[in-house]
Amino acid sequence: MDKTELFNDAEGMDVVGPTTPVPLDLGDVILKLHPGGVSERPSTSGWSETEPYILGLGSDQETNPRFSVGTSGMVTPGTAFPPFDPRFSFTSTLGTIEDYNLPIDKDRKKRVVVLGSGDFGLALITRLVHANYSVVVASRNPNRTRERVTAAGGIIMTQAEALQQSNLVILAIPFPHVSSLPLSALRSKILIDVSNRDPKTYNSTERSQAEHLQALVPSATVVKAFNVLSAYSLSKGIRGSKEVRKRRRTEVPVCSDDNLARLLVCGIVKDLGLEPLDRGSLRNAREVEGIPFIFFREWKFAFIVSIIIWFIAFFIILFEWQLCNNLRNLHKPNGTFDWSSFDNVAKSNLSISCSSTAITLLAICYLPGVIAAYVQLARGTKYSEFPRWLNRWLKARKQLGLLMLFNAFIHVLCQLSDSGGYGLGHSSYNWRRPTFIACGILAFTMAGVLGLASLPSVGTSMTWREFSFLQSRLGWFTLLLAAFHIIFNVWDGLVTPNFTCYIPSISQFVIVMPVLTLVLKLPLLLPCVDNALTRIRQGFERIPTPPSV
Ligand SMILES: NC(=O)C1=CN([C@@H]2O[C@H](COP(=O)(O)OP(=O)(O)OC[C@H]3O[C@@H](n4cnc5c(N)ncnc54)[C@H](OP(=O)(O)O)[C@@H]3O)[C@@H](O)[C@H]2O)C=CC1
Ligand SMILES: [Fe+3]
Repeated sequence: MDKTELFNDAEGMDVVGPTTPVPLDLGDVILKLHPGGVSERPSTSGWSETEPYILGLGSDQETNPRFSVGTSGMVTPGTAFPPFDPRFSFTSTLGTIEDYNLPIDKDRKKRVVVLGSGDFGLALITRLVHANYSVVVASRNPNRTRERVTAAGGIIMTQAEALQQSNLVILAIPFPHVSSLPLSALRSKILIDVSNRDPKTYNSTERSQAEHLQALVPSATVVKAFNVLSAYSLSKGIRGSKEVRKRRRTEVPVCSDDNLARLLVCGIVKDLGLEPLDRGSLRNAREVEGIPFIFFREWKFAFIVSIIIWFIAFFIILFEWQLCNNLRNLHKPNGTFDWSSFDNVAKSNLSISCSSTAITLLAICYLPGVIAAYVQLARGTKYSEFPRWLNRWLKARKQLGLLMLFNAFIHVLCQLSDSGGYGLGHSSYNWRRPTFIACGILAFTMAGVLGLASLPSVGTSMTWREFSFLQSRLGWFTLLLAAFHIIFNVWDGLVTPNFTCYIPSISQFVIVMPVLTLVLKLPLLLPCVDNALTRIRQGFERIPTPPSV
């Protein structure tokens, strides 16, 4: 049967969106979907793209065709593809992976060449071998690095010998040395350029190194990938359980002017346990080569959130403790501005601003997980994508947590530096004082343990159960203790609100997020709700996705 007919007869298909591009495999047939068809599709989320879609068809297509959407489509992973619409037509068959002659070893391992045996080359070899690839390493001097390459699982050869072994070559050498390579041996190959630029001369409007490489070897197909990783993260990332690795997936932008080569490399990225991000044409390598220079990229969101919270808390405290009474006094006859109320701004205001930020951030770490649980319960599936804002929030939890710890640490230091800060100098007995101090100390210690567990070297040494116990159970307990730390400290202020300054007190502001998060969590603990959520997370769907044909 003609393959186009097979597609047209299909009733439904599983769609894998661009955030998880198609792991193409040997035997896959690549077809091009008519662009007109896409634009005519009723507006389901993400079907706004008018670009042609590339679909991969698994090698066992007669019994179980594997439909997947690649390129720049915006289809949500796991979304059911609607019944196949005959208006869609395939304009052409682009070819098969075999057209690129990617050789496979006797034991069915895909063979790639890594050019260069430096830090990054070795990290790539380790990771590729771990993913069951056969890796041939091209070196100027095989004897010098044979031992290290063999230990990593690669086979070392001279550049001339190695370049005959596969049509897929990863160039892991500093870019300035590319011109010294035997360029004729790179002709017609897929060249993966991993190189990074010199931060001093980087300019996003200039031609990228990948484009320069393409110009140097016009008959080759250049793909930019892997440059956003470090040798350290690449070699260390293979540790830990499957779940731990899944959680820590790093996005790897991939760009090339050749759709097929791009999809092929996306598949390799996925094989290595990383998250491919299809970035389209090779021109986009100009931006991709700039990504490693972005300062604290993953921290931006969490940092902005914590700064905003800190300043809000600081100004509320400033108004409450320093400005409010002074402003009231000024209205009275002979009223003066009492500057002595500012004596303690540097310490007390700093301490309470940091504690307010810490507890709000702790609640903010756990709130998105609760919202995500409600979204999954409402939709009855775990396969539909969360809204973008929620995804971003979920991804920022680690950074939010570490900034929480930073603020809590400053608060504790400020309080300890003042003998009366935690009432250590008080002789009068009040059961709430020792209780609130105990809650604070325990919450801070547990927050420290959570922070430690979020370090990759510690996290990957734990099993999935250990990690989820710490981050979930211990995290919630920390939030509860932190909430008690406030409640026991300012009980009177919470029970009998003091609105003398026309705004609630700082403790009333601060308690809102933890209480809201804890209250929203409670229904999720009910056995019937918990069971329903567990089933959804195990893959159960209330409205099952139409099966693949
Ligand atoms: N290190 C990292 O964390 C990252 C590196 N990259 C990129 O990966 C590439 C390799 O980086 P890295 O491994 O750190 O670099 P290294 O300096 O550690 O290694 C470079 C390797 O290139 C090979 N090479 C081939 N031709 C030459 C030549 N003419 N002069 C010098 N070396 C040559 C050498 O291997 P041999 O002697 O076997 O021929 C050498 O070991 C670079 O483009 C870099 O930008 C990208 C992301 C992160
Ligand atoms: Fe405190």
